Amino acid sequence: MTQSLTIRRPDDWHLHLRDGAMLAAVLPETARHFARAIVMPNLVPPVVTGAQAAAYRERILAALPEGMTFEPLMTLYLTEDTDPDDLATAHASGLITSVKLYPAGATTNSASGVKDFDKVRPVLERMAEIGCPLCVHGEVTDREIDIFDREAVFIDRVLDPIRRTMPGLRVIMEHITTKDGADYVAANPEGLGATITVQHLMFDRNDMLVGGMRPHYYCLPILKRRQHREALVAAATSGDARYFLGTDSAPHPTHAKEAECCAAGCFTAPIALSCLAHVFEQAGALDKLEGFTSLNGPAFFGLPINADTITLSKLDPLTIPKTLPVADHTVTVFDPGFPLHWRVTG
Ligand SMILES: NC(=O)N[C@@H](CC(=O)O)C(=O)O
Ligand SMILES: [Zn+2]
Ligand SMILES: [Zn+2]
Repeated sequence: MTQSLTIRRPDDWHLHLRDGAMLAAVLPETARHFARAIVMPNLVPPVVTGAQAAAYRERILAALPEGMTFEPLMTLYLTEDTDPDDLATAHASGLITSVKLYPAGATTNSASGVKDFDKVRPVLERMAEIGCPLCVHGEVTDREIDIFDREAVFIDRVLDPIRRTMPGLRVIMEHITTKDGADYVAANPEGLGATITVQHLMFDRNDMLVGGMRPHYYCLPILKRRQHREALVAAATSGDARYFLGTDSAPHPTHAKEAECCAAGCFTAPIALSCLAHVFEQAGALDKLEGFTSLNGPAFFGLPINADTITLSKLDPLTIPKTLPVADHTVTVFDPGFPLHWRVTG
């Protein structure tokens, strides 16, 4: 039985670092294990311009503790007013790696997102031209569409039409949560990739809702039924290079999660790799972990793989701190509810 595994250092292709005291608290949890991360721009106010992305990047690097290295890969938050020239300049200089599409109202801090997809068509055309990939939160927001169907409907009504008319646009379907999402990637080999989170590989909606409601498992897109989780595990462990890790680690203050109206997001960064090793071992696919965490993402984005490695070891149950202090409050760490034996040891 494998007790130790050495893999290229992983990257996180979908991460929320927030700002201020929260940024300072959560950044080391990612930088400890990951070399790079695509940093989501859904701050308040959002990171819309190249100048805002440059300033945010500086704040992230300033928050990095002495002795740690980490490369934030910046994204711009796409709005109906995004200036294509500003975007192209930020991309050409290497300041931004991608642009993020939030349908307005789909998720945390998405109010400035896109309402009318036709309005962003010129920007998307420019992105296709300059080779800037689009990261997508793929859910429709129409009230009549059930929350459990919003991803599948988005693929049919929004994503597929965009991709048909703009075949040159490279798209990352962020945090896919359904078999429909995994199948759409599998059926469309050109210019399409998908990230998958830790929680969607581990849990389904029953884990969140049966026997009481667990707010720390509530995220968007919401956990789906078991068959969808199984399809995601099959995709992640298949060795297909179009699926890669995006933890979507999304910290919220504990009081905002344990609230009358719970904020969406799971803070998984501290234990993401322990959870993933568990999932891949359960699937009999530990040999595919490195591709998912460390090779497939760089290949999609055309970036070099990391030169150094990490070692995961299977040891006594890991002790996970329940919370992380943040100024005058805390963030609750994602807890799978059973012992994890894998940990990063080197
Ligand atoms: N995933 C989440 O549930 N929440 C994210 C937003 C997002 O990625 O949709 C957040 O910013 O909190
Ligand atoms: Zn999202
Ligand atoms: Zn996210």
